[in-house]
Amino acid sequence: MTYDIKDINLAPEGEKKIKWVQKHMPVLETIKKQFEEEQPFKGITIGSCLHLEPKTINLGLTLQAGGAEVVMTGCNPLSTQDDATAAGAKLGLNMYGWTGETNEEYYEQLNKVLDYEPDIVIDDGADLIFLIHKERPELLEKLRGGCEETTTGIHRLKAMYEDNALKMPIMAVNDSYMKYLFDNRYGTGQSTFDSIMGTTNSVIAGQTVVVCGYGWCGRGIAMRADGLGANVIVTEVDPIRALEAKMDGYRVMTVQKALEEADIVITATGNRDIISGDDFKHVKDGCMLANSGHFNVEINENDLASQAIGRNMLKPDIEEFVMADGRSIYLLAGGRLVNLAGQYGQGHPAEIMDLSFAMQALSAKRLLNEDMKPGVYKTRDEVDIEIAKLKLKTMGVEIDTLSDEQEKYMNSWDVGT
Ligand SMILES: NC(=O)c1ccc[n+]([C@@H]2O[C@H](COP(=O)([O-])OP(=O)(O)OC[C@H]3O[C@@H](n4cnc5c(N)ncnc54)[C@H](O)[C@@H]3O)[C@@H](O)[C@H]2O)c1
Ligand SMILES: O=c1[nH]cnc2c1ncn2[C@@H]1O[C@H](CO)[C@@H](O)[C@H]1O
Ligand SMILES: N[C@@H](CCS)C(=O)O
Repeated sequence: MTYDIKDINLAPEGEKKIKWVQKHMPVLETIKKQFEEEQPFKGITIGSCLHLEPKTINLGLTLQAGGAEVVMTGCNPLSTQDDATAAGAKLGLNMYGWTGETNEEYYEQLNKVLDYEPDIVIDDGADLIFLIHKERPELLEKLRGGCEETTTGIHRLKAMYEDNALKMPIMAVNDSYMKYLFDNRYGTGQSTFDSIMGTTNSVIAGQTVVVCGYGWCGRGIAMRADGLGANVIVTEVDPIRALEAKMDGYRVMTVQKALEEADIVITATGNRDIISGDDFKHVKDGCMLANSGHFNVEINENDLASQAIGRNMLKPDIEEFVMADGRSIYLLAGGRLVNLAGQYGQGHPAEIMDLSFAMQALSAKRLLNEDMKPGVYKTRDEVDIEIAKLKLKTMGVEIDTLSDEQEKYMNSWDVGT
């Protein structure tokens, strides 16, 4: 095993954290046991580019249990937990990256993963898959395919496919029910506030929280803001989702109007420049801006900086931008995923990543079992159902089954009033 990480001596701390999350990832643990027996990845190298923290290391250990040689790096220069990578290396995973990488270092580490000539890649945001196509196309010959973790990655890969540029099969893990219904909604909803509250030590009750984007993440963030006692405003560009937000009980308005009232703004659109240019003129004194969506482009930091007369780091993840008219605007975690990139960004709860990573593990196995052409593939509903059943079992939840008569009734068309 090889590694290029911050400090291997941090391993004991990381190992404790891995043990803790393993207790809360029962579905992945079940799959790990199955993999130990079946050895589906014997002789196979799996390279990943995912947020590197204890739950992700546990995914790496699951693939390793299935016989894979695993090599991992982070998918965000700020989200790596250095004790977790140290523990991963101690436990036999090839591990690259550290928190606080420069952009150049980030891509160096991605390239080191590719030096292992993986058979399968697991990506979050499609940086690794894009790098293969752009700079290392010779690797495509050996590659059996890739799995993509997040909405933005799927958008990029579908765009590549439309342009005839995608040269490998991709499992759209994000688009499975077990992923987006739980990870994007409950995961992002909770971890966004875990991190904002830890970072700022601010109250949420009574604050006006503006959520930009009412997709799966936005719905979760709005729901949790509401539960914490905030006044929630949603901004959208999609009329159907805007209507849904309205009927869910939130105020809906344009972003500039919303900014006039906002105490906290959270972007989760997968799009760029959600807060940019003149928008900053509408931001109230003391407002905090955070992003839980796409890279670090949803809040345009350059536009904010160009309108500021000063900037001060108040705490590691709170930067104050002082505007000419005396207002202070606070950017959290540098506008990168607030739930992962900051000091308090631990990512989603283990119980949630249990579902996402169960889907990753089973999708990687499918890439080996089937000879798939280049394209972006939906995961199978049977796999979603299997994971849901396993999860319910571990939660001690029993559900009913259809009787033969009910099954027949549901599938008939000739029974009316
Ligand atoms: N932080 C995390 O842990 C985490 C978890 C899952 C997904 N993500 C990322 O979050 C982003 C959103 O994911 P999702 O699954 O909710 O996507 P989604 O497609 O379900 O929702 C995005 C929503 O944003 C809206 N939108 C687009 N442009 C907008 C604009 N200019 N103003 C207002 N709304 C706009 C869209 O209409 C859509 O309703 C993606 O980048 C995804 O990769 C982050
Ligand atoms: O704690 C975590 N560990 C690993 N991945 C995570 C965690 N929390 C969220 N995501 C993943 O990050 C993607 C966006 O980049 C999301 O799709 C989510 O699945
Ligand atoms: N890996 C990327 C994807 C976010 S959508 C990031 O961390 O910014």
